[in-house]
Amino acid sequence: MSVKLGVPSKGRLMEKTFEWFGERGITLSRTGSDREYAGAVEGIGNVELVLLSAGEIPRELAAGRIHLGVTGTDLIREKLGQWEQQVEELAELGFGHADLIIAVPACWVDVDTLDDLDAVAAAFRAKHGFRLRIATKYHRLVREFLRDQGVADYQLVDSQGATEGTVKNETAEAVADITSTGDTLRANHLKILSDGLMLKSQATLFRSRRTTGDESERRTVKELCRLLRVD
Ligand SMILES: Nc1ncnc2c1ncn2[C@@H]1O[C@H](COP(=O)(O)OP(=O)(O)OP(=O)(O)O)[C@@H](O)[C@H]1O
Ligand SMILES: O=P(O)(O)OC[C@H]1O[C@H](OP(=O)(O)OP(=O)(O)O)[C@H](O)[C@@H]1O
Repeated sequence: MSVKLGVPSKGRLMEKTFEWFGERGITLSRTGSDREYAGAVEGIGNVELVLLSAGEIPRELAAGRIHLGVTGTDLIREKLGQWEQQVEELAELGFGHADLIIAVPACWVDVDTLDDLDAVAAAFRAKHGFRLRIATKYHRLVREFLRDQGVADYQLVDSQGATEGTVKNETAEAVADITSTGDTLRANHLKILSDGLMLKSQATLFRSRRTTGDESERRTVKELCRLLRVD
């Protein structure tokens, strides 16, 4: 059986991942038409490229359906409970940097910290009869962070994209999302709480801990790690 390497199937993460492997003598490429999710690996035998959504790579690693995978640390921590037991972090790749943060409307001049948010949340509930809404796709990470910080009077509303727009659309009062340049937050009149940084993420190479027990696969993974200088 060949070793399966999962890589994001599109956009900046895919391109930068291809570059990172290329610099280490392993050429990854997409084959077939623009729309066909097929790929090739040169520079080592017996390794198959699997092009996947970045958000699905954590699950595929955990299930052992791919041996190695590149995705953001944010997605691993969000999608996998006790992630360290399921995957091993082999190397941070130095791109795909993004911060997971909590932001509120810039016009909330008296709200700068999580304590302020907690106070506003209690007042919000008393006034409106329902809890202040935080829009996010990072449910696990936001819950854990706010629990540790002692903020309880809120509810999460699911937002799988265009999350910063939910405040203007009046489906949430605050957002928890990733930011890199900050442009999207500014454009949507949102500000980050001064202690609202939850996680610093970047693209990372992971190895599945769910091994198949196949000796030749283990040798190939070891050889690939040696070539990539991550062993
Ligand atoms: N603006 C950004 N700058 C840098 N990294 C980002 C940015 N947006 C997302 N990322 C990172 O890229 C990774 C993939 O993000 P996301 O899940 O949004 O992917 P996507 O391109 O929408 O893929 P898909 O829809 O196929 O799951 C995440 O780890 C995230 O931290
Ligand atoms: O700080 P910035 O550089 O402005 O980047 C942040 C934006 O990038 C991501 O969105 P993406 O482009 O992946 O689209 P999405 O809203 O569909 O997730 C993220 O969800 C923010 O909206």
